[in-house]
Amino acid sequence: MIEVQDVTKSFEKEPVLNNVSFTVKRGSIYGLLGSNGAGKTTLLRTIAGILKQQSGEVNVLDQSVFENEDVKQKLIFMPDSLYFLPQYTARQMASYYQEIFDSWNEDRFQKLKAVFQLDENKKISKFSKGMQRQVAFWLSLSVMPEVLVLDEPFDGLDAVMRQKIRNLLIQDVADREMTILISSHNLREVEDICDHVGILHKGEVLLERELDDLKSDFHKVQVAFKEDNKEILHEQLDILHHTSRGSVQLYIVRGAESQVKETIQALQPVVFDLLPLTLEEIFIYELGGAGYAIENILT
Ligand SMILES: Nc1ncnc2c1ncn2[C@@H]1O[C@H](COP(=O)(O)OP(=O)(O)OP(=O)(O)O)[C@@H](O)[C@H]1O
Repeated sequence: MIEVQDVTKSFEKEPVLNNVSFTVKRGSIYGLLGSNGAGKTTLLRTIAGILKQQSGEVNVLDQSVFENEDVKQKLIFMPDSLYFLPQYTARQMASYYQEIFDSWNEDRFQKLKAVFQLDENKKISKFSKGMQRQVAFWLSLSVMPEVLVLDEPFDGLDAVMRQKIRNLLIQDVADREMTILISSHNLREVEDICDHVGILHKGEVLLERELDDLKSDFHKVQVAFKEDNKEILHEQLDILHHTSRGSVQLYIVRGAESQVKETIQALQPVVFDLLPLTLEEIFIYELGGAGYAIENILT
């Protein structure tokens, strides 16, 4: 489990993380979202014990993580820019990991060979970007970590491999309660795999929720009335966004589904559809509400 409490981090007096607090429970998959430069990588590197926060606490598996060898035995951090020892093959990297990590599982490494189907004796630097990402997963999962921290893990992977890796991660969470923290701009992947999400914006946690709970709180409403009810709707609903398409109005609304339905039905609409939002849409409207221009968001 990961506990971040009131963490503040600056680079040369420039604040990057500002009183960040959140918890990832054991056996949970947490998606950390955020705009470019929000501080996600800095937060992940702090959680991995690579950077030290100026104030606040970062505990992993109930211990302070910075310079803590015991925790680092059980935690794997996969950065967005991968690093392998120069000239090493996957087999040589595996032997290196075996030396470092007490929990290295050679049997797992052999079994995962069938999933990745990479030549373990080829120099990793000769592999493509996506294949290098596969090697990183191959090695990381063979360590059998208790905590896996992943920065843009799906970068460069094709759809089939993304699916295979997603299944492997879910299997480890189900079988042995591995805890995963993922930072990604790929919101569809996050939506498919995570049970909790947090949005980081300008070094602060804007929102943190269970994914199902979050999704049940946002709706896309298409509605038309005989009379103009726009003012009443704006008074009675928490409207995040509104556009008109002729006589049909499209609203993005926050609130309990039953309450939204009740409010609209009381006004006797002639057209009324209520649809869920994708995580990508929630992210856009939440950040839009925080003053972040919608067109800047998707990368
Ligand atoms: N080593 C460093 N020295 C100085 N400033 C840094 C350093 N690392 C990050 N920063 C700054 O901290 C801020 C947050 O960067 P970070 O990489 O954590 O953001 P991010 O949310 O991961 O962004 P992206 O989505 O673009 O990858 C940026 O303004 C960046 O310039």
